[in-house]
Amino acid sequence: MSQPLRLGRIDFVNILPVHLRLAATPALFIEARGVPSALNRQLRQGLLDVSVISSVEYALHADDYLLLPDLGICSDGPVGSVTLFSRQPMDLWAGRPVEAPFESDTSVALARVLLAHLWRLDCPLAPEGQALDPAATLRIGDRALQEAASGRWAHSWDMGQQWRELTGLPFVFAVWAVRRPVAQARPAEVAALHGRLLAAKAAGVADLPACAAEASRLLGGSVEGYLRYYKLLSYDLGPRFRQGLGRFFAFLAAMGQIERAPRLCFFGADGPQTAT
Ligand SMILES: C=C(O[C@@H]1C=C(C(=O)O)C=C[C@H]1O)C(=O)O
Repeated sequence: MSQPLRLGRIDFVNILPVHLRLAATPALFIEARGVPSALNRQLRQGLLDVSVISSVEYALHADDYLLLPDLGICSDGPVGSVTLFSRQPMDLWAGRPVEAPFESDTSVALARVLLAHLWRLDCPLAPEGQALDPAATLRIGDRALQEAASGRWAHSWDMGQQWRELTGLPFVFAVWAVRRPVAQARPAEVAALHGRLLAAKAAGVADLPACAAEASRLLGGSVEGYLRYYKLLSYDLGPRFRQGLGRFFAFLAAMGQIERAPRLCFFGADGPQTAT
């Protein structure tokens, strides 16, 4: 018997529609929780076998990964939990740093795209806590939801909405990936885990009130607020979302943030087939 697959899970409430109904199956997989930047590193280093990762992590290391079909964390317009906050309007920002959150890789890359191509500002991104007099602070996940609820920021920009203003397309913040050697060595188990994730997602998305109730229990805030939040998110990776992802990768390549825009290679289509 081989070891169970090690599955990464984002430690934010954004993941509940996929994970709330994922029954623990210790013989097949064990779950490890972390913030996206930590999961990215752990999958890259082989400490995880399958994980939700920042979409930019796939762009940086596509040769090491296969995407799991029909899974992603996406929005077509406002996302609700990836937000740039400031006390000042953008015309006072020139040359000043923007603080990047430690949990993120994709949203930091997206901020660079929007600064350069939508807002046309020369603000460098600085790691959290290291920016002197930051013009703005980027937050993702639970901390973005909490900052938005705090009411302490005079100005805020929803990054999903801003991306759609630039491109007219939806944005893919996160994808699920399997390490290629694991897909090669254990295709039946990966296919079984993929099936579990899809079934759990279908059940979770069909019961968003239960997800919203759990989010409210975990973070405080009204169930109705979380219900509105979950309706902004999509967990599928359909054609328009893949188009948005391709456009994002093209921007990153043009800006020199990645060497070239990778092809989207999927488990089952571009790699090991389900063993039957
Ligand atoms: C929608 C979100 O997208 C996230 C943003 C990520 C990133 O910036 O790297 C990674 C995974 C997602 O959790 C969120 O954090 O709420």
